[in-house]
Amino acid sequence: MSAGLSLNGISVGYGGRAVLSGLDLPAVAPGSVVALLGANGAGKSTLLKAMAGLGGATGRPSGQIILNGQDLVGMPLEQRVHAVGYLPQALPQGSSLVAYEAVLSAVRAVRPDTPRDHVEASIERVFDTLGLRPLALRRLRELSGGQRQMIGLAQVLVRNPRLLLLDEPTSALDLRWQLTVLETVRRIADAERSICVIAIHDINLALRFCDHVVVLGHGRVLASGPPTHALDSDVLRHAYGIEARVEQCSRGFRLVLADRALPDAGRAATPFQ
Ligand SMILES: Nc1ncnc2c1ncn2[C@@H]1O[C@H](COP(=O)(O)OP(=O)(O)OP(=O)(O)O)[C@@H](O)[C@H]1O
Repeated sequence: MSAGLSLNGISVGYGGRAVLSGLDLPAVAPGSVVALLGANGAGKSTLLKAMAGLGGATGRPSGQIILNGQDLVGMPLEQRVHAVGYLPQALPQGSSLVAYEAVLSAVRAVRPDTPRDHVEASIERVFDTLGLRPLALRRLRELSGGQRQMIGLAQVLVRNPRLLLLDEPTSALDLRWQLTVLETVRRIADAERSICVIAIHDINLALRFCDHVVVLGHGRVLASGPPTHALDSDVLRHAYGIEARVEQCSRGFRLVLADRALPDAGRAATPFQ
C-alpha cells in the first residue's frame, strides 16, 4: 500500500457547473503540509469539501482521491471520518456548550466507544498544545470569532486524523495565534506523519510552513511544487491578477511582495465568476 495523498482527475462542481476539472496532484508524502492557494472563487473550499466527503451541493466528485492506498471517493462517510478531519471556513456556531464539551462531542461523534479517560487525556493534550486551557469552561457563544476558530481547530486535532483539511484556519486570528496554528500543524505533521492541506490567503505564512504549494485557477492547477519553485510573478499574475515579486527573506523563506492589482483586462484568472 503506497503511503501519501494523491488526486487523479478530480472534477467537481455545483448543479452541472464545473468548478474544478480533471485536477491532478502527484503524490505528497506523509508528514507534508500542503498550502492550497488561489483567488476568491478559485475552488479551494470546493476541493476541500470534496476531499472531506461533505460536498452537499457538489455531490460526489469524479476521479480519485487516494489516501494511503485507499480511494476516499465513494468511501462511506462513517469510514472516512476516521481518516479525515475537516475544519470548515465558517466558524463554529456560538452554542451554549462550553469549549470543553464542544471538543468532547467532536470525539464522541467519531469514536463513541473510546474510554472516557483516553478521551479526556487527548482533549487536555490538545488544549495544552494550542494554549486554550483558559477557554475550556467558557461558552462558545461568549467567545470571540478568533477564539471560536481555535476551538474549531481543537475539534479537528483531538481526533488525530491521517488527513487534515483546514479551510482558512487563520482567517480570524491575530499574528500570534496565526503562528501558533501553523507551528502546531507543522509539528503534528512531522510527529504523526499526517498530511495537512490548508486553504489560505496569507501566502507568506503558507510559504513559511508548507512543503508543497498548489495554486488553483481556471478550474485547474496553475502551479504545484515546493515553496521554493511553485510561485513566480507569472503564476501570481495568472492566479490573482496582481503584479508581484517573489523574493527571499533573511531566513531563507520565499516572500511574496504584492505591488499592485492589475486592471481586469490584465487578469488571466477572473474571480467572482
Ligand atoms: N453551494 C454552492 N452552490 C453553487 N455554487 C457554489 C457553491 N459554493 C461555491 N460555489 C461557487 O463555486 C466556485 C468556487 O467556490 P469556492 O468557495 O470553492 O472558492 P474558494 O477558492 O474557496 O473562494 P474563497 O477564497 O472566496 O473562499 C465559486 O464560483 C462559487 O461561487
